[in-house]
Order: sequence, then structure tokens, then C-alpha cells
Amino acid sequence: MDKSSGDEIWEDSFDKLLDPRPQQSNLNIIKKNVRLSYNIDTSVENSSHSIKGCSPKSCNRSVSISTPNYNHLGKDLFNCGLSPINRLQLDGFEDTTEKCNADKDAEPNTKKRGLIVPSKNQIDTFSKFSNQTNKVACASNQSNKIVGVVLKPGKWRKSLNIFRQTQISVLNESKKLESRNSVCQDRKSIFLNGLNKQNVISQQDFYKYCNQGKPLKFNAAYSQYKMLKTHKIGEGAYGEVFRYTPNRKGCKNDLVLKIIPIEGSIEVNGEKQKNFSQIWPEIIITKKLSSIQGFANIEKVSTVKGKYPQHFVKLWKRYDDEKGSENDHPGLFGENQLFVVLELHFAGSDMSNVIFLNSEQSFYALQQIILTLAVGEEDYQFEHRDLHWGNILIKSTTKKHICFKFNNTDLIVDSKGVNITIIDYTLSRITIDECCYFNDLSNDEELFQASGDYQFDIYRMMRNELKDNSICLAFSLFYSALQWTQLVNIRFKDL
Ligand SMILES: Nc1ncnc2c1ncn2[C@@H]1O[C@H](COP(=O)(O)OP(=O)(O)OP(=O)(O)O)[C@@H](O)[C@H]1O
Repeated sequence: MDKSSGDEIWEDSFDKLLDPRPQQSNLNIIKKNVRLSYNIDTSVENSSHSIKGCSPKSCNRSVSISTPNYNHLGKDLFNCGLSPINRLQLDGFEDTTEKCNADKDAEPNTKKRGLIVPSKNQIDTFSKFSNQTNKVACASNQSNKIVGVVLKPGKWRKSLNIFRQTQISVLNESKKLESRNSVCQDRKSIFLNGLNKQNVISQQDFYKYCNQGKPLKFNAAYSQYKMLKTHKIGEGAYGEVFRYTPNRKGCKNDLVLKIIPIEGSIEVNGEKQKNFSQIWPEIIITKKLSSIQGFANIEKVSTVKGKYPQHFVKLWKRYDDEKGSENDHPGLFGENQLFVVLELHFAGSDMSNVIFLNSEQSFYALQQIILTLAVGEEDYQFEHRDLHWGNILIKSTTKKHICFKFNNTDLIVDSKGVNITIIDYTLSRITIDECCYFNDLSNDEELFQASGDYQFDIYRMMRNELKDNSICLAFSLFYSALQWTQLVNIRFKDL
């Protein structure tokens, strides 16, 4: 580390572990190019840190279908090409890689390892196809034939939807209009394994699960008088997220509402609305994981019906004015629209918006993530499958330690002032009472053609490694781990 550059003020005891890494100084270029992450030679020292109380028992893999293993795949995954420890193998699309590299204005680092990262020029050019500048761009070769999708890192689903819309308008322009259905397929079908007999849930059973006989009136159930300091804090392809302080005594936590339209015939945010059966796994997973440290804490699930309440519409507009929304205006919903509302504890800001105080703090946050996943996997064979940094929330805490229970053993990690929560189980896989819930992502061709961030190379690599075995498609964890090596070195220096 170059002391003369003033970097020494960032050093703490943990920083010593990161030295010497001369190439990391070069990475500071990324600070100037916000959002593009290149994962240049993160070359990853394999530091071994133990956690108090952890003596992993050898688990019986023969009963687990959660983690692909020797028996399933005929090879040892720890020696696979994906391991950041062993080697990085970034393969993109052969034909486009060359073109990207040939671009004179390509960022110097994009040539490394064949990573498909568009240059700024390319992004600008591609953006013209989208009416939402910089939210998404479609990658095309010089003859304008679409060969892949350039997506923003993090939440990819909305980018993909916008791409699909864009693609339609491009096809329209060239008089090659295909029916919308051929581009926008129902990608959210739930594929349950043979063990699960109950892959359809009736409306009545769903209400019962919510402790309701029928849907509540949206306006009455979430009237503005019950909610203080309400504001919209986020959005996803499936819904809007509002934060508020409940107007009732004894309620210490701020809550968030994740409001998801269901069962309607109109498309919302470029997606078909889910039905009760399709949203069922997310509800079950959220409820099951709620009691585990590190997963979102759920207070209640309810089903409501009616027009979007005016006070939410106003907050939606404010968010749109201030930050710009990628979602459709909620005024589009009619009287008969149904919504599922998840009430969750507020869990902080997502990692892409967090700046760590120092590398030690980020290291301990990473430990929390690892332990959360370990407990989820051990207890429910849980795989997140979409673990990008937008799905990791970070909140400050005054607790000195965070406690996990792994296989009846208490594991205690220093908090270093932060508490992490993993959210968004839309694509997750879980096994509860021998029923396995998961989405078949292997049919999601567009996702596996995406580029724009190392995140999407990881998706391809995971699919290749797992030989298209959709049950085992557990991508993203590696991505987060690699991304973390950047955060440790860069993000906290941005202060
Ligand atoms: N418990 C929570 N506490 C604080 N913020 C939250 C919480 N849950 C969700 N959010 C915010 O709302 C955003 C959207 O939530 P979420 O990812 O669950 O939606 P989604 O519709 O499933 O997204 P996707 O488009 O990835 O499928 C998150 O990125 C986060 O900023």
C-alpha cells in the first residue's frame, strides 16, 4: 500500500492481511467508474479464519440434495473451475468478446480474461434502444443482431424485462415483430420435485394461511393512520417496498411492506402476475427462515384487494421523482386486483449502498453472510440462488456479537457494529418436510446470455459446472464472495 497516498488512514489490523496486493491499487480506477465491476485479478489469498465454537461435523451428503457432490456430478466441486481460490475461468460469448475487445474505447481492464464488459461508448450506443437511459442496454454486434443482454449488476430481473421490451421495439422497427408471448414467457413456474404432492394451493387455503377468510380491503388494512413516517424504500420486479413505523404501542421495529400484485391478467413491470401457487414458495421460505439469524424477519402475511391506496400512490410518485422508478405506476390496478403483502422487519440498506468503516467490519459482515447460509443449508438445504449484493441488507447494531445456531452448536461472531440480512427468496430453493421448492432456471436462456457484470459470467459458469442440472443450480454465492474482495479493498475507501 502506498503510504504517501494517504492510504494509511484506512489501515486497521485486518488490512495487514490484504498486503501486499500491488494490483489492488490499480483497482482504485473502479471508484471512478461507479457500478462496473471487473473483478480484475482478485487473485484471492486463501486466508483461514476460524469462528468461535465451530467444529463442522462431517455431514451426511448422501441424504442432501442441496449441494452438488461427487456422487451427483462425478467430480469434486472444490476443484472445479469456478473456485476463486484455484483459478478464474471467465468465458463469455466467443464472438462478442472479440468485438468488445476490439473496441478502441474499451476500458483497459475489460480485455482481461475475456470478460464481456461493454465500454462506455457501447453502453451509450445500446442505451438508445431503451427509453430508460442507462437502466438497461442491449448488446448487439455491428449488424444490430442481438446476441446477448447487458444487465446492471445486482437486480437483474427488471433489467431483463426492460431488455425484452426493448427487444420487441427493435424487432418492431425492423418489421420482424414476433408475438409478445414468444419473448415474454412465463418464467416463474414453480417446478417441484417428485416428493411434493402439493404444487397447487387453492385460494381458500392461502387465505387460511394468512388467518383470513377472504381478502381484506387494501385501503382499510393499510390505512395511513396505522402507519407513521411511511416512505417507499425499494422496488423489485414483483412489487413495491415501503417502510413505516407502526402506529401502535410496544412496536419497537420499523416494518416494511412488500406489496406484490397477484392473480391479475395485466402484466406488471414486464412480468405476468404470479398466481397463489407461484407465490406460495416465497411465503413458505420467508416464514421458515424468519427465525434464523441473518434471514428476513417476517411479522405477517396478508392478502388484500382493491385499488392501490392513494397515500401509497403519492409515496410511489415521490420516489419516482426523487430516484426514478423502473416499475409501472400503481394507478394501473383496478378494484378487483389482489395483492399479497409481506410485513417484514426493516433490515437496513442494501450492500450496494453501504460504505464500510474499514475492512475488518466488512470481513465480519461476510462471516455473518456465510454463517447465515450455512445454517439455512444445514436446516433446510436452502440455496439462495440470487445472492447479489442488492439482496444483502446491512443495518447498524449496538450488539457486540451476533449469535448463530449451527447444528445445535452456538457460533458467535463479532458484529463490528453491523447486522446483515439476506432477502429476496423469489428464486430460492428449500426443502421442508421432504418437499422441495424451486424454480427451474435452466430454461431461462436470456439470463444465461446476459453480460455487463461478472455476476452474469458466474451464472453461465455455474450452469456449465452443474451440467444444466437445474436442481443443483446454486449460482451466485461465488459471485458475492468475489465481489466482496473488491468491497474489502475499495468500497470503504470511498468515504
Ligand atoms: N426487510 C427489508 N428491509 C429493508 N429493505 C428491504 C427489505 N425487504 C426489501 N427491501 C428493499 O426492497 C427492495 C426490493 O425487495 P425484494 O428484493 O425483496 O423485491 P423483489 O421484487 O423480489 O426483487 P427482484 O426484482 O430481485 O425479484 C430491496 O432491494 C431492498 O432495498
